[in-house]
Amino acid sequence: MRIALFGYGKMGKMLEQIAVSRGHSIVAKIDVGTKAIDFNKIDIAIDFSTPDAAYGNITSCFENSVPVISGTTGWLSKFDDAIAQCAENNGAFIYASNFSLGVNIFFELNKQLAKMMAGLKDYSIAMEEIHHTQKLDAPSGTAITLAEGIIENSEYTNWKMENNQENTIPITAKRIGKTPGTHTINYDSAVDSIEIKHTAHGREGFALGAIIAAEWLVDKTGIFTMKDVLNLS
Ligand SMILES: NC(=O)C1=CN([C@@H]2O[C@H](COP(=O)(O)OP(=O)(O)OC[C@H]3O[C@@H](n4cnc5c(N)ncnc54)[C@H](O)[C@@H]3O)[C@@H](O)[C@H]2O)C=CC1
Ligand SMILES: O=C(O)C1=N[C@H](C(=O)O)C[C@H](O)C1
Repeated sequence: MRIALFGYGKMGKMLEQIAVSRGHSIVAKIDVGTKAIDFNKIDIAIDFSTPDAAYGNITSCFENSVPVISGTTGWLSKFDDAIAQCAENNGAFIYASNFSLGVNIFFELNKQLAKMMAGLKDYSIAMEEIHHTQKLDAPSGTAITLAEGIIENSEYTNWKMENNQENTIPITAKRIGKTPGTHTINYDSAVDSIEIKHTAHGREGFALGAIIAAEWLVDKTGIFTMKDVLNLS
């Protein structure tokens, strides 16, 4: 595949390594200051840029009939609009707050646990995410997806940073050193606690998942998720 990277930062560089190791070519590295983009030579675009840049990057690809893998977090207020533009242009799109296989399994585990804990009033829930100090958004996109998974499967109706409101999942975001991404969900009672945790050891898993998603999407039309790519039930 001829891949264009939108955003050539920490993830852009990791995506390049993994893509080349799987026989793909990087035909464009688009970052701040890029003047012109030749969309004709691009088979698929992968956007890991910034919350402010993602929407414009993604929709410019739809307008030029280029399929998009979107990993950038923190731009979801414009997500529905991007989806509508994809459909209007008969495009192809996958967004995931986290592309790693491990986290996508963790998403399903989280939903199952939420179902089992639903209605057990003795337990109170708390979520914590830890990332590196350069991260621009909080809470992480992954934490938001985890919270949505709990809300779909329990009496919780909302999430909020640092709060004690009823039926609301409290999320704590910590920024520590170079931490690639750690997410913990804890159910605590007076007698015990149950905790599930995913720890990324680096960025390879995110990048590999995004390249696998690109290989899967490149010849398709429509809007998909990592559940489709990984065939997770
Ligand atoms: N979905 C997932 O699996 C993962 C998502 N992420 C998300 O990906 C995004 C990028 O993460 P990192 O690479 O760690 O950040 P980074 O800060 O290292 O890289 C972002 C790059 O985007 C560039 N950029 C700024 N404006 C741009 C524009 N208009 N067009 C193209 N590029 C532009 C910046 O100059 C920078 O080089 C973040 O939103 C992060 O949360 C990160 C890891 C995994
Ligand atoms: O910014 C990061 O680094 C990460 N961002 C994603 C998120 O916001 O969930 C995914 C991963 O945790 C790394």
